[in-house]
Amino acid sequence: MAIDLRIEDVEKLYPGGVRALDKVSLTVPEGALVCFLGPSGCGKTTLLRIVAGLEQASGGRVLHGTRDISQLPTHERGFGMVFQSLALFPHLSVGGNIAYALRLAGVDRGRRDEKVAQLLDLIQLPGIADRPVAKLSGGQRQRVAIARALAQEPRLLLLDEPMSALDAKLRESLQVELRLLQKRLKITTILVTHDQREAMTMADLIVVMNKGAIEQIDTPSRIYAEPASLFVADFIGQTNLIKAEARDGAVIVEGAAIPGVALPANAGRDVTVSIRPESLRLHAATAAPANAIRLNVAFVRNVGSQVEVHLNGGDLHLVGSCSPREWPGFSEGDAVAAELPPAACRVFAGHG
Ligand SMILES: Nc1ncnc2c1ncn2[C@@H]1O[C@H](COP(=O)(O)OP(=O)(O)OP(=O)(O)O)[C@@H](O)[C@H]1O
Repeated sequence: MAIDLRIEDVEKLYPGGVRALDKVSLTVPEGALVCFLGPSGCGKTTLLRIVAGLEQASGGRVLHGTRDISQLPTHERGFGMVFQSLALFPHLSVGGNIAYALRLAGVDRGRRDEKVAQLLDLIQLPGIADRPVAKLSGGQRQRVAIARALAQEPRLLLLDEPMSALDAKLRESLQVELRLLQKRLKITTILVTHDQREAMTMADLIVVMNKGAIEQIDTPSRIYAEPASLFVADFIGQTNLIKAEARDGAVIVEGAAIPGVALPANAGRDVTVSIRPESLRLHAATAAPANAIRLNVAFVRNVGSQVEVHLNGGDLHLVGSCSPREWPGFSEGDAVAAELPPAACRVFAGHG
């Protein structure tokens, strides 16, 4: 039977009445990488600390396989952790840091050097066992921290913003490396991040959190294409949010009727349409289809790999994007029509 991690109705009330988690439930399937993603203060670190046993939940339970581990001390859980606050020992060498974890894991002294070398190979930093930790770059230090966590052959790897201190380029390459390593080792992993790009790059499943509750649990592609709430649509990637009206099964946006759009069950008259920039289709105003909004081109930004166009019309501001090859070549000030393909529109109740 698979040894999944199950979080059931977990609550956390901090002294002073802060409700950091409100009956949160989710499953981390064995071998998967699951990201807790959300804005600052949404409760993701608290949830990770409860899984690690560093924080006691106020209610609910955590199961590993069939075992209730809610009351189990941290060191008996057998989980590896890479937290920003759990830095490497600065007075030890790289090898010393990893060997320390091997000693805790009960590996014989005679086998530790060989194991250190294997772990350094794994993180693609061979031959640096004798180097002082102080002489490593930020990225190397994070990889060594990961090797140290893996030294204990953890049943679950818990990563709290492990790459947040690194510059953008290094962070991106380490994300890919870490994901490939995790897949190769099939090690069940939870990663906490507020960086949606990082979550999209690395996760099998993303748990989007907001104000102590889960908004959506899904694969990265479904979270992007089928956001379950206005919050998710806005938080993940770039989107246009357009105030609209639902009337007779159609959605009316700025006087243009968009038929055939799926309406949510709870939709009243006021709705909000979410459409991604790349889904807008631009036409010359003279060739506007019925389901299009008339706007003017305010600004065109060509960044080489992509053209981004900003469109204004009254109170409405929309952003469109396409590849340079598909760009129709409008200029600032041109009157255009932005077509909203029904299948690309997500509609949510209310005006947000
Ligand atoms: N020890 C504590 N005592 C009281 N309140 C706390 C404590 N730790 C966290 N909180 C509060 O609980 C809520 C959730 O905090 P948490 O650190 O889990 O959020 P987060 O999503 O990880 O945020 P960040 O991305 O900023 O780390 C916040 O409102 C925070 O202020």
